[in-house]
Amino acid sequence: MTLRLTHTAKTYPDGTKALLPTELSVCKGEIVSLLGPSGCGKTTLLRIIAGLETPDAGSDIWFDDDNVTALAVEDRQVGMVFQSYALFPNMSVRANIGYGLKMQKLPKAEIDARVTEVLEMCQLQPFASRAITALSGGQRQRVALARAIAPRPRLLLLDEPLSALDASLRESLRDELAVLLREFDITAIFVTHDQDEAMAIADRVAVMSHGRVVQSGSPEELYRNPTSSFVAGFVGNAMALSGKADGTTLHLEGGTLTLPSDGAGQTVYVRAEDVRIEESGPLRGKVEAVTFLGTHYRVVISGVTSGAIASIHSGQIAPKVGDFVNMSINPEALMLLPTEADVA
Ligand SMILES: Nc1ncnc2c1ncn2[C@@H]1O[C@H](COP(=O)(O)OP(=O)(O)OP(=O)(O)O)[C@@H](O)[C@H]1O
Repeated sequence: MTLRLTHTAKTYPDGTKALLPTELSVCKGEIVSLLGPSGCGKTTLLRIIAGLETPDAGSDIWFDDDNVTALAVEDRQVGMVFQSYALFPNMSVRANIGYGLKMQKLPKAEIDARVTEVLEMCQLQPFASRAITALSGGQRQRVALARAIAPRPRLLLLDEPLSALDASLRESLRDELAVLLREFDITAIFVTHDQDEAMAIADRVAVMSHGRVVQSGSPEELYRNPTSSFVAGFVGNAMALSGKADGTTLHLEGGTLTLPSDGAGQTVYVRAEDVRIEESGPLRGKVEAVTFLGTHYRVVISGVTSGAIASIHSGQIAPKVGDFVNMSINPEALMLLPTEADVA
């Protein structure tokens, strides 16, 4: 199913403009993540699509060629998965998954067949007869996913489905979810404030800020070509290099850099993985902190720009706190963004 939102906005009764007029299209089978900080309007947008929230007048929501703007939630055929699972604790896994199908009054044989099918897809067969209370958080979330998918919804909506899980489980379930959603071949929208999660799961990420979609693109596009400082900072933690640009030369507190193009009126950003500690580098600064992260060290360095900058250092030996180090940054790794976009 193709989803299309035109001029869709939401003003809550107290006057809060949670969503400014938004255009969004999601292709058939596409997995789109709504990514943004707390309060930017992700959940509001998801709830409008589900039919749980009424949008402002002038908004239009299309499921293929059907205008569903005025359609009640139960008539939209959407599947939903929430952070809180929302499962029936006293029912078995099988009964939870079959619940929606029973409500649809499908014949028992068909319910059994469909439940067996999703149990298999979600690798839940061994737990089919267990009560929900006897499952781990990760297993419960898989049941929630299986239950949402069993009625074959037109659209699957997921609101921070992994937030309640601990870090390691979250990561493994994240990869599992990315595979499962593609196996289901369903159009899906996934809300998260975690950029790694959005990048791992989605085909396309719509980054939101203050009730607006500020940029939408593939994870690679957003990472490599952010169009605002907000996106550069939120996706991949780009750091601003505050200095004085003179044509293609950037003068910083700790040295000079060559820019890929004229830096007038632009703010220059760089990512920690592009700051290389090497003796011949043109920048110099003082090591303030060193953190060992298994595959690499994260080295925080002062004296290069007004704030500290970080370097991802993958060598076997890391510099020590208090050392002075030289650094280099390839001109291609520098991102120049209009300074006025800081307000995004
Ligand atoms: N019922 C409501 N009445 C008034 N304002 C609301 C209501 N629900 C949400 N808001 C406000 O609308 C804005 C967007 O909220 P929303 O829940 O959509 O954000 P979010 O991006 O999903 O945040 P989070 O990640 O914290 O869930 C926030 O400023 C929030 O306080």
